[in-house]
Amino acid sequence: MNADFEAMRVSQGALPIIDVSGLRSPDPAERRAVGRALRATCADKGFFYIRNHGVDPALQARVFDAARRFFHRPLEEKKRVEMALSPANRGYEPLRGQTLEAGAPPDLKESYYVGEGRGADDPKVRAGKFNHGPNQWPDGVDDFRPAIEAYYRAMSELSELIMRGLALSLDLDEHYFDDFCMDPQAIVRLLHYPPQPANPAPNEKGCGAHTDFGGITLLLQDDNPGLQVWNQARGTWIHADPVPGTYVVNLGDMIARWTNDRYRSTLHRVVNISGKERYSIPFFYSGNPDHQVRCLPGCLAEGEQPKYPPVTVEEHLMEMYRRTYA
Ligand SMILES: O=C(O)CCC(=O)C(=O)O
Ligand SMILES: [Fe+2]
Repeated sequence: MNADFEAMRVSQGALPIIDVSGLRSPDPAERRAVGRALRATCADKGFFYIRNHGVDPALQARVFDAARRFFHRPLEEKKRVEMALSPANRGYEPLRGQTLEAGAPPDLKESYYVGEGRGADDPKVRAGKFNHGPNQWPDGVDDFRPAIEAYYRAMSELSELIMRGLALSLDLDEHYFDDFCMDPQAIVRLLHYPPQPANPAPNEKGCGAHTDFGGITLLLQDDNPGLQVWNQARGTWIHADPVPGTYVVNLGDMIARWTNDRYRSTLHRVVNISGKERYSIPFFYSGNPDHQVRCLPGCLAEGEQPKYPPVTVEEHLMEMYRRTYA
């Protein structure tokens, strides 16, 4: 099985690396230039690397370090903060806790979910909003909470920047998505993949093939390869191997919906054939739960109909969780 996965290897060069520093420029022409670069890649696979993103490498290292120390703890301890105990789906998800690819065996990964922490008196928690509530924090894992909270803030800021770039890429006002970005739902997810076993069950993988549910995903990888992105045109998997100093960014299903599929939410999976423990940290930016996702201006040709009915972010996310958590 592992040999098959390896045989499908094609070069990682198929995914572009975009320098996003221009989005912070005071010069509108520089910001628009990044928008143009984004447009091409979003309409192709919706999967690309970004560099000069501005997130402090020391902060990234702190989060990886905290993740490693947490996942190394005994299972009984990790289970004290199990996601099953959280009405907001926060905390620890054991190995094989999710099946991202329908029909495949459960995923060979364990994970930890952190979002915006909200107390019982928060109006959105009182209103019963999906996935709103407090985080869970493990005892005795040094720097776990401070590192992840600081990272959450940095990634929220970067996500807002990328959303402004996406607005420009669609010839919309740079602030078109500001309402979507107000009081947003987002998740820092720590992931740990053990090495792919020598004799895996048929089709067993770190992450089954899936598209991401939400708006945008910004993925931080350690040094170990494993992420593969479907190349529809060739019928092969592109290996999105780690590139130092970058994030892999991919567009989720909501952006495909918004753009009537002009922008792509592409199938991807993880097969950890590195032989080592692999850690990764996706940041899922889903936006304001009450925001209506409907076909954007400029994404319909004359006579073309929207393929998807309008849906709120919250409705969309609920449906996607339902599909992957039995
Ligand atoms: O770990 C990775 O490289 C990708 C993870 C992923 O696709 C996901 O969590 O949605
Ligand atoms: Fe994903």
